[in-house]
Amino acid sequence: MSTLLEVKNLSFGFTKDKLLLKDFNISLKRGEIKAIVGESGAGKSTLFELILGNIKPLSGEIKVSSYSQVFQDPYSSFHPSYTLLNQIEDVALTDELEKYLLILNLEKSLLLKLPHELSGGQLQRASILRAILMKPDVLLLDEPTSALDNVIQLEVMGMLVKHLDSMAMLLITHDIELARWCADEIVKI
Ligand SMILES: Nc1ncnc2c1ncn2[C@@H]1O[C@H](COP(=O)(O)OP(=O)(O)OP(=O)(O)O)[C@@H](O)[C@H]1O
Repeated sequence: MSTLLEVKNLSFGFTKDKLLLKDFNISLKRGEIKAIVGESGAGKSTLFELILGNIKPLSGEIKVSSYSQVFQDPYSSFHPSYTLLNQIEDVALTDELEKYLLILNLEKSLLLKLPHELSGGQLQRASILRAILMKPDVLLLDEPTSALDNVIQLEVMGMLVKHLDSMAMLLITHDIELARWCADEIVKI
């Protein structure tokens, strides 16, 4: 099985006297899902920033194939002045788009709206839609279902688990039950 994400001996801190990550290791193979859990402020989102290359590690190595990400705040994923369709059509094939709209329980007409015209939960699902249509090797999910109620949350994660065995997923969540339910391994930071 090919390794799509490899993080080796990663250390990082915003200040030298307090390391958030110390010799941290994680790897993901195709089809694997790992959940990152930990207290607020432990460094979960910082790990994603490091993987994305937005900040540089103090030491260690990060290798990642193509990726797309779903943020905690879906409003930050979309440009406020363009319709959702404008922002996803370049990555979408029609029949695939229809399939995922159905699975994510999103009305097609919503795509003609501006981001602020959708509810937080609808926009969160639209942001998952856009991320998976990019067909990344690695999907980075930072609390991707926090704006959804429990039932829809499980439905959405279930859909991801069932349909996305061609990619690997790294999921940040506060919800230990959700992590146990969908992840192959739970990694505490
Ligand atoms: N740009 C920054 N400069 C300095 N400190 C930062 C910066 N970004 C985050 N931090 C600090 O680093 C720590 C880890 O933040 P991070 O957002 O990674 O935590 P988290 O585990 O994702 O938390 P939460 O579960 O609340 O989202 C926090 O103490 C935070 O205040």
